[in-house]
Amino acid sequence: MLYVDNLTKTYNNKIVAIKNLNFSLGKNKILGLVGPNGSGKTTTINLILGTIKGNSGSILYENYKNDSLEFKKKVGYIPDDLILPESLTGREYIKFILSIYSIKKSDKLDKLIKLYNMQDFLDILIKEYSHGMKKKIQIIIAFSLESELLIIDEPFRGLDIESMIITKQLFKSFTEYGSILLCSHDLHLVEELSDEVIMLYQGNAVAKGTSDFLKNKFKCDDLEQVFMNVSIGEERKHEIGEIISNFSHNA
Ligand SMILES: Nc1ncnc2c1ncn2[C@@H]1O[C@H](COP(=O)(O)OP(=O)(O)OP(=O)(O)O)[C@@H](O)[C@H]1O
Repeated sequence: MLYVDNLTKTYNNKIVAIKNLNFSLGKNKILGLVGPNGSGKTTTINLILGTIKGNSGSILYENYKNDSLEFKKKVGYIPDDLILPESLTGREYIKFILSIYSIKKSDKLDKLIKLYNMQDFLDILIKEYSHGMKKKIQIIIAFSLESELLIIDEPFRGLDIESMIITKQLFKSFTEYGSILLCSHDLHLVEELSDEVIMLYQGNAVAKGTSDFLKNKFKCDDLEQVFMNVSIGEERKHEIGEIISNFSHNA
């Protein structure tokens, strides 16, 4: 179980990126973390991973603090930006990461390579990979490790349709023993995959609960409408409506 308690982060420029954030994520669950640009999602992920320090609050996985080795073994991360060592082949990079975690041979790895049809691309340099291939390598590595919780930022960006379908199935299968914090702007996928959702707006958790609870609460048909309700003011909604309804090629 991941516990995030009363987390606050103010950057040096005085921007309060996260205010008193509380949530927990239990085993076998997927929690969706969504919000507009600049709402604090990346800051939350970095705080959980311990790559930045908060002003207050605590983060625990089971009883482990996020600066402990146990935490780092149990909590994995797939970032959105794909900064990989371009001068290595896919195989060399996989081997390097697994060696950091002292994993010599992994049956899961072989299965994942086949699943994503990457066997023919492992011996070419990463600089020759497409965006989707880099994403697949990141996913293959993350699911090969012994992580119990995976924090995944925009997992589907750049993936082709087959890989998206596979990845959704993989997430569901992973939750038989682990849990996922899923950060995405794609609210349809978040609604489809998540057991619960947190919506951030200007660093505050403005909506929290299951998709059904949120749709009922805000009397909406889907999460996109809930998002429009909680993260966009009436004035902005009106402005968008005006621009769209009066939009023409001559405008
Ligand atoms: N290193 C930093 N120094 C100062 N301010 C920062 C820094 N990183 C983020 N911020 C600010 O903190 C706020 C939250 O940013 P954050 O990157 O967490 O948002 P986000 O929800 O991940 O956005 P996006 O959807 O665009 O990735 C924003 O106002 C941003 O400008």
